[in-house]
Amino acid sequence: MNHLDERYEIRHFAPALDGDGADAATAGWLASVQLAFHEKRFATPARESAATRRIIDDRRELTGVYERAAADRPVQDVALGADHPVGTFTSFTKTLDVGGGVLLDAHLISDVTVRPSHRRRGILRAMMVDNLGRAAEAGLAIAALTASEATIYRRFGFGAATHVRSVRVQSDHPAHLLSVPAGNVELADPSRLGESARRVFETFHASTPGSIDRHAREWGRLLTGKSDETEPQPDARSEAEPDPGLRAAIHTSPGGEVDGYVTYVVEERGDVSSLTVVDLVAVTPDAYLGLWELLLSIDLVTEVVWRTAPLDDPLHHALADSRRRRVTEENDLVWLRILDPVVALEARPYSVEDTLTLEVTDSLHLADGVLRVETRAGSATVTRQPEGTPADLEMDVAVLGSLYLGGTDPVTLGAAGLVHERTDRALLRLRALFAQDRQVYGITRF
Ligand SMILES: CC(=O)SCCNC(=O)CCNC(=O)[C@H](O)C(C)(C)COP(=O)(O)OP(=O)(O)OC[C@H]1O[C@@H](n2cnc3c(N)ncnc32)[C@H](O)[C@@H]1OP(=O)(O)O
Repeated sequence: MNHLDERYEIRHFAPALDGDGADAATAGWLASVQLAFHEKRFATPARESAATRRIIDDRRELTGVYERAAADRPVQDVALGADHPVGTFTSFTKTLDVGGGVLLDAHLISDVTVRPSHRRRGILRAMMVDNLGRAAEAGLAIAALTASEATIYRRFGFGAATHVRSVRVQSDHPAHLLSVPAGNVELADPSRLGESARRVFETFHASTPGSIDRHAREWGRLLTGKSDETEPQPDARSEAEPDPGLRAAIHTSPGGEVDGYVTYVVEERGDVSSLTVVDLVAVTPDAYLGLWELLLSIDLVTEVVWRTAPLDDPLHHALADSRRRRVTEENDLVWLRILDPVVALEARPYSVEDTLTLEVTDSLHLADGVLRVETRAGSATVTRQPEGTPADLEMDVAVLGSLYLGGTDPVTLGAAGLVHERTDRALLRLRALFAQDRQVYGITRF
């Protein structure tokens, strides 16, 4: 079922403020999201208006599904009000680095929820089909999301495209690095980090395939170490200040440029004193290793924990004792959904010249067809072929989403039975064609 029955109404609107807090539609929408994600209600109207301002800054479109009043379903006094949607969904545009410094507009989807009492009636499906269709009509070539569960979004054409690791590095005695990073590291005041942090991230974003630009809510969380659920502060000034436990350090290049920073908190858990990295962004290998060298030299800390490490982590090789660093989890981060394969494939760079024909199937019929991808001098010309044209490779659009950035190996997906090779060596040729100069990686959650 792609459409809602007459019992429900779907509404799209922009978030707005009203007096001290959000307007009624936005407040009801935010309350429904909090309910589904088991988050606390806003402690004060100031919190609600700050959260609203952030989603206004991101120019998000809010979607709500509302249950219509009906004579056979009398509304109880104690029930949630008519302003509280039973389904929520938001979308907004931010850039995705598709390689070679090319930043492509991506349609980001977030805050997807359906009230527990209304689940498994097709409300998510109706919101998703409506939203992806409108994004494609608006000319966006790629949609993206970060998923709460890995089993939900493949059916809508999303494939996991970037991955991160959670790492735990033992630091109860000084760690030795095998190389000496150039530059300088110093402790910094987190309340004054904002401008440098944004500049460093901007450079990281433009040089890291797979990176998605940060949004206002993410910056708020990372620069203050606070979420909307943190205990309210006594006045507006302390409300805007970073969490008192947040610490920061910066790395400067030998030329004096800030090229990396880290923010962190230290917490005691029984016998363990754990340093948790809140944000770590480095644009050079020296900055990355220099910041790690500092983190591992802080006294009275037994372990350093970070949940957004790259898959291929230079720290592992740089540590004299590489077994101090343990990978505790590996997770998908960004899922991509190709809406326009011609625009998407022509946007990214290629370092190999070849011609391959791909047949893509798509149950939502947004991106299906046979595509001839011809790469010359670093870029591709993609042309649609008549139906029935023999293809070198066949795949579902979700698989194309996983492969698109070059962060997932087509040979591995072939072995998993997800890409079908119709001509000899086509998987190896696709691997070479989609490979990027730099590791595919991203650190933005949304
Ligand atoms: C991008 C993000 O925001 S990620 C956050 C996702 N939200 C959450 O995790 C919050 C808690 N969960 C929820 O709010 C809801 O259960 C949702 C949004 C995940 C699903 O909403 P529903 O309205 O129940 O989904 P709907 O009935 O439209 O189902 C659509 C399809 O997804 C499948 N599906 C729904 N939920 C799940 C799930 N948790 N795991 C696997 N499959 C699922 C359904 O079986 C259905 O499959 P089909 O259409 O191929 O037959």
